[in-house]
Amino acid sequence: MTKIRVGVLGARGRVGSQVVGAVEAAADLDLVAAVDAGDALEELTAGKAEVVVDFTHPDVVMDNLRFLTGNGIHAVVGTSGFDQDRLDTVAGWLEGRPELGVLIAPNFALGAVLAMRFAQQAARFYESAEVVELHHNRKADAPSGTAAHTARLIAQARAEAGLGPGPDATTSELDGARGAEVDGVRVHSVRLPGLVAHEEILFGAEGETLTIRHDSMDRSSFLPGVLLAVRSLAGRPGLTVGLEHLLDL
Ligand SMILES: NC(=O)C1=CN([C@@H]2O[C@H](COP(=O)(O)OP(=O)(O)OC[C@H]3O[C@@H](n4cnc5c(N)ncnc54)[C@H](OP(=O)(O)O)[C@@H]3O)[C@@H](O)[C@H]2O)C=CC1
Ligand SMILES: O=C(O)C1=N[C@H](C(=O)O)C[C@H](O)C1
Repeated sequence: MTKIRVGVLGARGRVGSQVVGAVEAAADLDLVAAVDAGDALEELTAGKAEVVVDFTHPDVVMDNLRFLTGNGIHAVVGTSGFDQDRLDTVAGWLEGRPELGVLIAPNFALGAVLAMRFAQQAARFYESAEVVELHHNRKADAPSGTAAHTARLIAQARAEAGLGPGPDATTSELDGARGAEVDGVRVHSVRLPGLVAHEEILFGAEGETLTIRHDSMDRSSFLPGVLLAVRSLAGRPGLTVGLEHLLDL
């Protein structure tokens, strides 16, 4: 059996270290480089990595992707911090590289992907929607990439349904009390030790609410999605945003 040669960026991190273990345990994958802060990216080319998994930091992920696409290496990206500008930049780096694939997923946990899809479906039926994300207190960014992506999906579905802003009589508020706005959808971030990664999407209409909640209780929840992406990417050129495209949802 020819094994896929895999590199990991952020290899000593909370998620990256688990990805290293999962790749080592997979019979069809060969871990050829485990790179963390201070290590040279050239370890990936020296190890002839075909696919690299990136769980690093929003401040460094674009440099990593420039290096990977420039060296013809497929990338599976879990790192947060992607807005449309960044996605457009990555798409630009892939131009003229028809063989190369990059998958960027706001969340690799199956339930999180389903929650986003359900939220997208529910959005047009409710006057109001807000997102609450809850994470461990070591998380670098707020709101989470998943919450920002969820809010954008909700905003898009609301716009397509011709819905304006939800009713809200607030005229006086402490700064931040109503959360941040992503494409007009309120997003609230909670940070507590003991949490891993959690999201609630709340919808309201006259006389009822709907709450969609997902909980990652352990970072092992991300691994099946990451491995699926690693195995799929060679046959999937171009930029793919979201694991749902590999799940036939
Ligand atoms: N899409 C998804 O499903 C998920 C996404 N994430 C995202 O993944 C990212 C990482 O999360 P997490 O593992 O918790 O974070 P950690 O801080 O635990 O891990 C990141 C690791 O990357 C290292 N690092 C920093 N800069 C570089 C660099 N230039 N090259 C290589 N390694 C580097 C860090 O080193 P040092 O600490 O020394 O700086 C650290 O070891 C975050 O953006 C997070 O939001 C997390 C979980 C799931
Ligand atoms: O930092 C984390 O932990 C997570 N980050 C991702 C995000 O920002 O959405 C995915 C998941 O929520 C865990």
